[in-house]
Amino acid sequence: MGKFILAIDQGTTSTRAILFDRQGKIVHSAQREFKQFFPQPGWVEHNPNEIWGSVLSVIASVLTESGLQPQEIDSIGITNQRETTVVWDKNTGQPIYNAIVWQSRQTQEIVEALRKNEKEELIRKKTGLQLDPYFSGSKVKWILDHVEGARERASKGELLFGTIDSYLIWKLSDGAVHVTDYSNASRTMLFNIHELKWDEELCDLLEIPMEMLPEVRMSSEIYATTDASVFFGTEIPIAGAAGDQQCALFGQACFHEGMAKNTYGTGCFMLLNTGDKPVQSDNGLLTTIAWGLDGKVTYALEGSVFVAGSAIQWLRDGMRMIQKAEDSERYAQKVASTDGVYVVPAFVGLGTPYWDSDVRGAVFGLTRGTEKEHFIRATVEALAYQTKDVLLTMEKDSKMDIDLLRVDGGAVSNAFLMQFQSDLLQIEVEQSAYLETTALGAAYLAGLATGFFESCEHVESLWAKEKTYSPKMAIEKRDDLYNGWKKAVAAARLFK
Ligand SMILES: Nc1ncnc2c1ncn2[C@@H]1O[C@H](COP(=O)(O)OP(=O)(O)O)[C@@H](O)[C@H]1O
Ligand SMILES: O=P(O)(O)OC[C@H](O)CO
Repeated sequence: MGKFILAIDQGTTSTRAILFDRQGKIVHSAQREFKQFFPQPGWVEHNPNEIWGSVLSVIASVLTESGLQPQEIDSIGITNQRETTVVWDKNTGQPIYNAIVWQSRQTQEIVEALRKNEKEELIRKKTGLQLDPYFSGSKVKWILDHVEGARERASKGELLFGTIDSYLIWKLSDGAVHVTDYSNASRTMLFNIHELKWDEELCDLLEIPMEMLPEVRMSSEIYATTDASVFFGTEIPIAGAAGDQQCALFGQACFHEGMAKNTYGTGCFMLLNTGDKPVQSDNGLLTTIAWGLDGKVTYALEGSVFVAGSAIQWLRDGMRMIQKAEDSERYAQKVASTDGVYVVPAFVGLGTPYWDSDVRGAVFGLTRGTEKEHFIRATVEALAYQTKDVLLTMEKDSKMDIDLLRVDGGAVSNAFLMQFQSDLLQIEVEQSAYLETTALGAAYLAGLATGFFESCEHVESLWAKEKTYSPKMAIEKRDDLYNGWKKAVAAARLFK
């Protein structure tokens, strides 16, 4: 058995390869960014060949820089940007179109047609998802509609569809297996999360031949071994796969019903483990599959905030108010409050609980006394307000009290934000000692399949906390601040 697990974290803007040891500690890592294509306003695409190239390149970097031999790797775990859709030729391996990224709105028309035909409720019931261009189903249809002859080739079994996990496993195994895991399947809008199978009615509705869909497997099992000609001369088990937000839930060891994590990256994604029961939301949360493990599926409720860390990037690149994301903390702390300023960063609409794709960003409460510091502080605070919107919805729909939130992602290094978050939620916010919880989750899933990690209890014992933030703010003040936010969101939604 090798001494390390290699996790591949294929994200929206970059690909990372991280080697973990038996304690879950990072031994070595490499990262590579790739190109974003914006062919038209609101469209976002990636080149799948470039993604594959970035995967090979980061693997080569970790191996050469760490001086390790491929034989020292026990297994590979994959985690991925979710929903992003690739369709490729089964024989040549060539994608027939760019990957359509989760953020892309190019399938809005397809979605609107489904809404007009009153399919929203059917889709929500079967898949647990909101009818939105975010998910893969409409993206597959778009590719089949727009690439000449594609639908016919797909019906003949010549084309394959996959989310990025599926595509990478296919490439790493040199086309030996066409699989995905339950968590990724649950983001396609084609998968019945109750019956745990691809849904014929939904595939018919979107005119997607079922021949092109991958086989759905557990998130932790050996799918295939790497092909020696592709993978540095060695056959290594590919033993785990799950979507990145589900992997973060796993990496945070949120194994029990009622445990929740929030990841503060480009967006914010909060997931609550709901155990073996899918909880239907009436308020805009997604019901999703957290993972499939040991023959069983665990469900989660998910709340999505589309703009979080990217609002801080906007302060840096668009507003040019800060030079580095970290500066936002220093500026925010220079003032005692925002002086009544609210920034609603609805740059691409609002996700949970509003699902309003037409609303746009807005700023309220400006006075002659407003300074840059107030503006920056209000933008940072917006991450916490949006998270509170999500958490309240979760508590309502799950009928559970969330009294602890585990957090990860780039923006958790902002201590002001984390303290404000704890104040606003009036619960403890626990920062994990592990920075790369997403990749760690993928490593755990792979290692559990091969015996590298013994059990979930073993994994749980490895979880360590860096810091706990406890609420300090008076309840009345918190309520006043949050009421102001609700008014700001309501006002922003009037301006369309
Ligand atoms: N100190 C900070 N304060 C606020 N936001 C930050 C800070 N450091 C990083 N960020 C934000 O975190 C995001 C990067 O986090 P990361 O987890 O790497 O995101 P992703 O995986 O979505 O690319 C960026 O959007 C950045 O603006
Ligand atoms: O690649 P990230 O970290 O921005 O995550 C994207 C999510 O998986 C989208 O659902």
